[in-house]
Order: sequence, then C-alpha cells, then structure tokens
Amino acid sequence: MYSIAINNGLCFINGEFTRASIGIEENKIARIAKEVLKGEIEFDARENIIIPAFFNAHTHAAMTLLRGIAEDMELNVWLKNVWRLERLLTPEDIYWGTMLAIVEMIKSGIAGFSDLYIHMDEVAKAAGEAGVRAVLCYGMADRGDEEKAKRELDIGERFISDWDGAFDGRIKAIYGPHAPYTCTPEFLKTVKERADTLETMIHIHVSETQWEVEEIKKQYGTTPVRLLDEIGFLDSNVVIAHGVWLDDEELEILKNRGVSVVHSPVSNMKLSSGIARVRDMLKMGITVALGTDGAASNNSYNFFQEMKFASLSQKIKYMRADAVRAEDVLKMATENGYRAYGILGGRLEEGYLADIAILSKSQHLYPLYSPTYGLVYSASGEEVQHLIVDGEIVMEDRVILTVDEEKIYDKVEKLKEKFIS
Ligand SMILES: CSC[C@H]1O[C@@H](n2cnc3c(O)ncnc32)[C@H](O)[C@@H]1O
Ligand SMILES: [Zn+2]
Repeated sequence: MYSIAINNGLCFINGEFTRASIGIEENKIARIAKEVLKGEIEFDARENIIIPAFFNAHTHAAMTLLRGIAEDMELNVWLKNVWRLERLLTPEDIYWGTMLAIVEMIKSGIAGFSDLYIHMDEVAKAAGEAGVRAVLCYGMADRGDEEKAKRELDIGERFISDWDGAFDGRIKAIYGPHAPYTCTPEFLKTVKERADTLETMIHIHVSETQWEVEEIKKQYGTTPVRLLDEIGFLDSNVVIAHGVWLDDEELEILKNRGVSVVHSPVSNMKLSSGIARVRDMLKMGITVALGTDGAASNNSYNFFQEMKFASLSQKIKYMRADAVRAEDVLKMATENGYRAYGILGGRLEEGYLADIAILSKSQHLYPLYSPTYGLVYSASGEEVQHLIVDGEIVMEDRVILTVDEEKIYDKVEKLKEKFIS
C-alpha cells in the first residue's frame, strides 16, 4: 500500500507520454507500474495528464510586489528604478510577496524554485510553510567595498547555516553573488572558495546584456565568462542565470566546467536583453533549465507561458521551426531545473522525489493530438488540478491546502501604498 497512488494516467516518462500508475512512499516515487496500485489516497487519473512538477530555476519571488511598476525599460534603467524601491522592502513585505509568488507558482505546476533576493529568512519561512521546495540564497554584492564584502558574506553564510536542509530537506541554502558587474573578482573568488569548502552551490547572473559584456571588458579587459574562468569560479556547482551574450569559446568553457544555465526568455525579451543560444547549448550537452526571473520583469510566474516563449523565441533566433523541440522544452522546465541544483527530481522515475503535477484537459487542449505539443504550445496553466510536493498534496482541485490565499491578496494589496507615494 502506497501513501498516494496515481492510477492509469497519461504519464511523461523518458521524454514521451505513456499510460502508467505511480506509487508514492514517503517523499519518493516508489513504483511506476502498468497495473492499478493501492494507496491510502488514490487518484483515478484515466482522464489526466501526469507530469513531473516544474522547477523555476531562477527567480526573485517577492518581486511580485513590484509587478507592473517599472515597465518598458531596458535592464540598466529598470534596475535603477527597482533598486530604489527595494530599499523600502521590510522582512514582512518579503514574506507576503513571496507567498503571493508561491500561490501563482503552485497554480501553474511549479513545485520548486530557486530564489536570489533579500531578507531570505522570510523566503525560507514562506516556502517551508507553503510546502514547496526551494533553493535559496541571499543576493550579495560587494561593489568594491571591502567592509561591505565582509558584511555581505556574513549575511549569506549565516543564512546557509540557519536554513540549509530545513523543512525536511525541502530548503537548500546556497551562495548568491549578484553579478560580475556588482561583485569584484576578489569577492567572487572568496565566494567560490567558501562554496567549495561547504560543498554547496552558487547562483549568479552572468552575461545578461551587451552592456554587461562591454562593462566587464572595459574594467577587466575580457568577457564575463572568461573573467570568471580565469579566477577559477566556473565549476559544476555553479548555476548562471541568463547567459544571453556568449560566444562559441564561452559556451565551450561552460560545457567543460559543467556549469548549468538558466534561460529566462520572457524577462530577456521584456527587458530587451536578447535571446540566448539555447539550441547551441542543448546540442553541446549544457544543462539548460528554465526560470521566470522576477515578476517585475516577467510579469508572471506561469511556466506554461515560459515554455511557449522559450520555444517560440528560439524559432526566431535560429529561423527554424525545430530550433528546440517541444519535448526538450518540457525537459528544461522539469528535469533540467532539478539537475542544475543537484536535486534528484523532475522525472517520473522510481527513486526520484515525488514532485508531481496532475493535469486535466482545459478548453485549450481540445482536440488533443499530442500531450507534449498541447502542454508546450496550447495549455494556459489552468490545467493543473493537483500538485504533490515531496510526497504531500499541496494543491487539490486547485485549492491550495497550505496557505490562506485570500489573506495573501489582502496583505499585498495594502502594501501597494508605500510604493506609489
Ligand atoms: C541583491 S538580490 C538580487 C537583485 O537582483 C535584481 N534583479 C532582478 N532581476 C534581475 C536581472 O534580470 N538582472 C540583474 N539583476 C536582477 C533584484 O532586483 C535584486 O536587487
Ligand atoms: Zn534575475
């Protein structure tokens, strides 16, 4: 008898959809079978599509609070506006902003997210209470100031020691230097040494805009990826967000060092940063995951939208309709996100974490010739009916069991005042 049995669903297994039953024991997938399985809780999934839940591999969840406040700006102008507003954010704001983000993520089938932001204790509390998985880091920037470098490292490390492994291991706490243009090479070198000593990971923005590449060349005479490689920073414990402006040699470096890349097509297009070379990266065997970035540059946390934009933008970048195939986009949204952060999830396979989304057919999925194409090109997110995270049901019939949604909307609406005055 399994704790949960999902019977006879159309399951995304090994890159294709096949009919199967899934037995969950504790927080893992214990059995994939052709026959009906017995469970304390049973889902009759004959009419459902079952996928491994999504992993949002790069976000700033609480930026929901700044959604829609700085629009139609390129990254540098946008960042100036956002940084001014972020000074107003209190720990309590971050808690409610993150909760709002988590509600949106759960509803589009996201079981886990990787977040780089401020007041991270609140993000950890919110993720823990809501029952989702999170890889979290305090966003550090030394800006060439030695005293600030020490303070930032202290905050980042205190966060890791307080939260790594919390909530039955659902929280993974890592290092988060912001970017090569806000952190000095000396600081980044120290971060890498500390991450290696603690056997933890690093999440950082790299090569997002042409401006960044030119700025780093001006300051250090080389490009961001080459600079990071020269200081010994690039490794398999490093996840870079964006990687939009990379030449062939830089792609080789990332591949050889085992660095993972998080692609955020909506944010990159909205801030007019560019379109990353995802087709080339995937062909080379680089792990490319998918991330929404923050709600102030997206403006939503809907992974169905993100998958569709990921696919369409590549078709235009390479001017070929098969630039990145739909099944590969689905893999980027699931397995690759988990893999980038060293978590055994994102696949419907025995031994993998039981992070599973149970979908039903919405109006957008009629007629359904192929679940893969349906999910990547037609679905809206409303298809996600139930979400299981770490073997627990977090959303049932689109009702989130772990949080009070109405209270979150009330709190957040009241916070608006301080940003417009
Ligand atoms: C210091 S915490 C993280 C920091 O990053 C800012 N941010 C959000 N989105 C982006 C992006 O696309 N590129 C660079 N920086 C970004 C966020 O506002 C926080 O200040
Ligand atoms: Zn970001």
